[in-house]
Amino acid sequence: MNSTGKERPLGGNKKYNQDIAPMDPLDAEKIESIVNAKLNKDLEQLLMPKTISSIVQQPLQQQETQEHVSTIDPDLLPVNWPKHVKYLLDYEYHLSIPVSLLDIVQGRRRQQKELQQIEALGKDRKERYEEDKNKENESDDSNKNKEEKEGDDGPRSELESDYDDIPIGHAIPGSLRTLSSDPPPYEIRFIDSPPDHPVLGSYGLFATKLLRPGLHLLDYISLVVPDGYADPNSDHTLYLCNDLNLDASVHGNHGRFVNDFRGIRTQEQGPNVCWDLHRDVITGQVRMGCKVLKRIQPGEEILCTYGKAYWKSRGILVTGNEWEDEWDTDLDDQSDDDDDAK
Ligand SMILES: C[S@@+](CC[C@H](N)C(=O)[O-])C[C@H]1O[C@@H](n2cnc3c(N)ncnc32)[C@H](O)[C@@H]1O
Repeated sequence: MNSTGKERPLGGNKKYNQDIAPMDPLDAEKIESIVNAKLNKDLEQLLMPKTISSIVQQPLQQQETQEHVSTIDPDLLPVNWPKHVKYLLDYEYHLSIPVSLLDIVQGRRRQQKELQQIEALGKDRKERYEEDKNKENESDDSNKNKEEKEGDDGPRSELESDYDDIPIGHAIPGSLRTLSSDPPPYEIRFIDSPPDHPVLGSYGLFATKLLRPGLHLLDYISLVVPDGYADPNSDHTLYLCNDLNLDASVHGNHGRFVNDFRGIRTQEQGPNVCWDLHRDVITGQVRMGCKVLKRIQPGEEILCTYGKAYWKSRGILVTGNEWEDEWDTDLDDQSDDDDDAK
């Protein structure tokens, strides 16, 4: 629930936000007003009065975007991204829009295809998934040249008619840390075990190094979507503030792969990370950050709580309190210097 009494999907951990000051200690009200002033102004100027295709046609933005795209070294991008998900770039909001559009259209089609494939897998999910993947890789090689010329979905003119279906939104800048030459201390994995894992046959985010309590791990990068434009079927919507949501269903970063802890850790253990607004110390921008609550060992899954409302809206009643104080009791843990070597 939020202050307006409406149920929210997956949201920042309110209880946690109350107890722990954001990185740059501004009170919640001030953060909200800053976010609103900035985002609503941008939404008004950039999105609301315009159609998506008119934004695409703005030559300056396209040109600026192209420049930025070319500064990204493709080798620095995560190699194990599922095909249907695209990364967002770490630039001013409006610059990401034209880049996003083509990706959204293509990403959606890929996503639909992949979801159909996963659904068709039935019982022997894993085996058949891998078989299909191998076939896909083989045909990928032979189609590569063709795709490079046309994109996955044919010439661009064919895509234009799809623009009306694209949710209106814009990109919230993320963190260049995910694009730095140091590999991030986490990776996306396809979950194929244990057999009773509730998210089997889907993806999750896993630690590759020891993660200490209190660490700011990553930011949730996505489209910023006002209430009326949020996709009700999205499984990747996180409440930002007031009427704004972060929707990473098609366009997002590693943050969209963080699963809920239920069925994986006990209620007593709770989540090992939480979502919290913070102000980026370098850029000064307000972001939704993922913070480590409990020590996470390499190979362990990174898990948050989606909140009861998220599951209730899907017809699932979950027991236990919305937030347990014990969940962040490791926060002062700075010990074990030996672990630094890992
Ligand atoms: C934000 S996504 C998480 C990433 C997702 N596994 C993927 O591969 O895109 C949220 C969706 O993941 C699934 N999920 C996450 N945690 C779950 C859990 N503990 N039990 C069952 N399903 C879960 C649900 O389908 C949920 O709607």
